[in-house]
Amino acid sequence: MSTEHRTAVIGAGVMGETLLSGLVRAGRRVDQLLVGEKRAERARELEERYGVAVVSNVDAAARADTLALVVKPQDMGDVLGEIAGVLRPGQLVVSLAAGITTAFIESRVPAGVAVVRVMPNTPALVDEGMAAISPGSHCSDEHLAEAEALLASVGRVIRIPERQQDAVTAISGSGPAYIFFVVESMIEAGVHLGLPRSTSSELVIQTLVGSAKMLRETGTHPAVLREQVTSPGGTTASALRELEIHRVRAAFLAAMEAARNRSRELAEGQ
Ligand SMILES: NC(=O)C1=CN([C@@H]2O[C@H](COP(=O)(O)OP(=O)(O)OC[C@H]3O[C@@H](n4cnc5c(N)ncnc54)[C@H](O)[C@@H]3O)[C@@H](O)[C@H]2O)C=CC1
Ligand SMILES: O=C(O)[C@@H]1CCC=N1
Repeated sequence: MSTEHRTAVIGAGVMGETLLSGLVRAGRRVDQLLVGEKRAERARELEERYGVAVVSNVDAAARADTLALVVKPQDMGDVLGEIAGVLRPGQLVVSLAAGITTAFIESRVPAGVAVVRVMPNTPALVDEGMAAISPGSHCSDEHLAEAEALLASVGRVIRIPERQQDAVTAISGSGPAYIFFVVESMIEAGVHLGLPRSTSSELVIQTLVGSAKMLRETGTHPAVLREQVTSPGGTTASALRELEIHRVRAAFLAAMEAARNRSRELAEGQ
């Protein structure tokens, strides 16, 4: 990528700022970055925090080589309608929105504009993101590699067929929320058992980090790691029996099916 390559982030909410901050951490010069953000107060905040230029969406689209669209799925049609007139062949549009298909974007931008669909997640804020990318129908290998590099600056990236994007959204896109929910529940349980909140919080967070590291570094199946903790007739077996009685496994399946279905609905609402 040339040193004069310019990237614009349109929609600088939670995910947009996550990407922007990652690009800055990865060493992108702020004069190579542009932001399009509708809320004036938010725009000022980002200008102050990163020293980045916040411009109109049309300006961002006209001046950037790569555009990351990070608005809500419901706002994507409006944004594309606004910028389509200034987009030109050879530019890359990367959409991070749940449910929005590359076909939808391609039908609203000039021919020759490359489109890539991405499902990122918020751990990108600490460079531990998980992103899955899928090329649109007119996307060259170079453009796909460029989108991959954009997301690789904030974590891991895999390439997947677009038909898997709704499932990916349900697993890794929304995934951090499920993990935080489990963490929250365990901390509360510790408090119920009489532990100070700060102690409970430290115990749970380090247990999460340690368990995640074991999964990654040993490559051992989670069921095997779980069995290693579960002494016959012991405490863990008693706890796991309760999780089974309360159908936690079935609840996870139902939850992720609901997320996958919602992603499909967002696509249908385009
Ligand atoms: N938050 C998350 O964990 C993830 C979000 N995403 C996707 O990222 C996208 C954004 O989500 P969030 O950041 O959570 O939402 P958000 O509401 O925090 O951010 C959206 C931003 O877009 C701005 N915006 C709306 N219309 C605009 C327009 N016409 N021009 C310029 N800016 C405009 C809003 O002012 C807001 O700052 C969604 O499509 C979502 O599916 C994907 C994966 C994870
Ligand atoms: O909740 C949502 O719709 C977005 C997409 C994945 C995570 N957050």
